[in-house]
Amino acid sequence: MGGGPVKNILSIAGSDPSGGAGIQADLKAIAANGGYGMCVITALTAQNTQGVSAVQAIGGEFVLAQLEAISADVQIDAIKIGMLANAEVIRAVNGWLDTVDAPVVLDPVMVATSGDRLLEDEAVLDSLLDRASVITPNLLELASLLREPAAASWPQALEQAQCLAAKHGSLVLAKGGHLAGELCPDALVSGEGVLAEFSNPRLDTKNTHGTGCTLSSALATLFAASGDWVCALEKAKAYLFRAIGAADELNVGSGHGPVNHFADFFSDTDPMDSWWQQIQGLRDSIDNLEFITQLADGTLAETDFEYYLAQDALYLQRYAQVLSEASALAPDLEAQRFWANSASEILEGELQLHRSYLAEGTANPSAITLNYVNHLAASASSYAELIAAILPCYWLYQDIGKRLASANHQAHPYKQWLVTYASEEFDRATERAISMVREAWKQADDGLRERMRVAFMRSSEHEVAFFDQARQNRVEFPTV
Ligand SMILES: Nc1ncnc2c1ncn2[C@@H]1O[C@H](COP(=O)(O)OP(=O)(O)OP(=O)(O)O)[C@@H](O)[C@H]1O
Ligand SMILES: Cc1ncc(COP(=O)(O)O)c(N)n1
Repeated sequence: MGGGPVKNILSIAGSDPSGGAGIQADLKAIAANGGYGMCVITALTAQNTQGVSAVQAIGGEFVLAQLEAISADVQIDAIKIGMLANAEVIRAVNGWLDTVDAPVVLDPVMVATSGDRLLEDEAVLDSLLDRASVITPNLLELASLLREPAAASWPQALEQAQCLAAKHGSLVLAKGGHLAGELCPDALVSGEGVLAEFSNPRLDTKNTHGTGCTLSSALATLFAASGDWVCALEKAKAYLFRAIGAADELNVGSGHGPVNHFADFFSDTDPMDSWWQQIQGLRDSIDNLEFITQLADGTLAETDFEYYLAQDALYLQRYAQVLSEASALAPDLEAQRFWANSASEILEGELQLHRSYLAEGTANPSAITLNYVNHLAASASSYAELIAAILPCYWLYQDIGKRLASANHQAHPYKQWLVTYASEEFDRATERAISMVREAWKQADDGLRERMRVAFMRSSEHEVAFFDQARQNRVEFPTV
């Protein structure tokens, strides 16, 4: 995984016999992220995907006996705390924490997704908050810890998180999963403000039992390996997204089923489908850009179209060079040939089309164009990362091309442009580019897979800005 020795991660939490939340989820999430999982059980619950029918807390003395058995013998690299059931258990955990030195991720579990209580008295958690490195409350738990009404918006949640972080000298992971909206934002917040924010699209599934447990365990594990909370959160959130994305592949119970903790190892989900889902929000933004809606209905000002085309011509020239670099780095002859052909087709085909609309050599690259090509260049440290960065330019154009083509007609002012990206030839090239990236992903280790995903996401973000640039401040540079 991270390359270093396997880290020992301790979960102090309740048991969920249905395996989706509590220590069962924690142990799976720890293992899936490369850690060695241990657990001290604080309570037994009788629960399934529909709800909790009974809770039996473990006595404080026995909780302490379990904790001491571990710390007397095993190096603990990080601790995740979940359900604590009552004040007696909290006292036992708190006293023991004074004897160990390890980062603590505290998930202040109070009420299950099903609405059932998992902590007798919320106030008793206060004594533990100062000891946490990161507290990971959902919106209701955040409000409850502050004795305030629940945040109704994301900015309000961030404000509350900052307040809690300042009060306890810890970090707070604010989680927006309970807000309405297409995105699920999470932010790592200190007493000074937001350190980092990561969002993903809200996945359409009812199988989200144990997401909080899973995220906090993955976070503790990835922090133990990297020593960096922001980096650990980015990876933990991406891991959880894949696990939720593959949750419907499992068939566990009829209520809120568990997430698929080992999706990375056993899932049928195509990683390319998952990437495509992750840029759903960006794809929607492109569709809604005025530049695109006007391009479709033919009302786009010629000056805007020409500005875009001139920038695209500059971009494509550099893009063709990047494709040639991919060809040079390719692991086999087929891939080498594909990327070299693609470079040549751009120089012969697409750039030709641009020249038919444009006066020769008039434009300077804009800041937006330069940012995008610099990102491509910066992704050239490996073949896999480079082709992941290359892919959105194919895939997004193929996708938009289809919708624009249906708006095309004989008298459309941009007829020829609309035809290009909806051709069968372009479809075939896009499919091959996707399958090349998929192949490279299969060969890659976890770290490289994550860098590929990030390179793909960044290029997709650059695509949105690129389409929008005729409408923005046109900052240009005289030389490339
Ligand atoms: N439908 C979804 N699609 C994508 N991500 C989701 C979805 N539901 C929850 N998440 C993510 O799961 C994590 C846990 O979020 P949530 O705010 O639900 O916390 P929680 O209430 O503590 O979890 P739990 O449901 O286990 O109690 C967050 O990162 C959130 O963004
Ligand atoms: C033992 C235990 N710990 C935590 C949760 C919270 O998880 P969720 O909110 O997803 O039900 C749970 N249901 N059971």
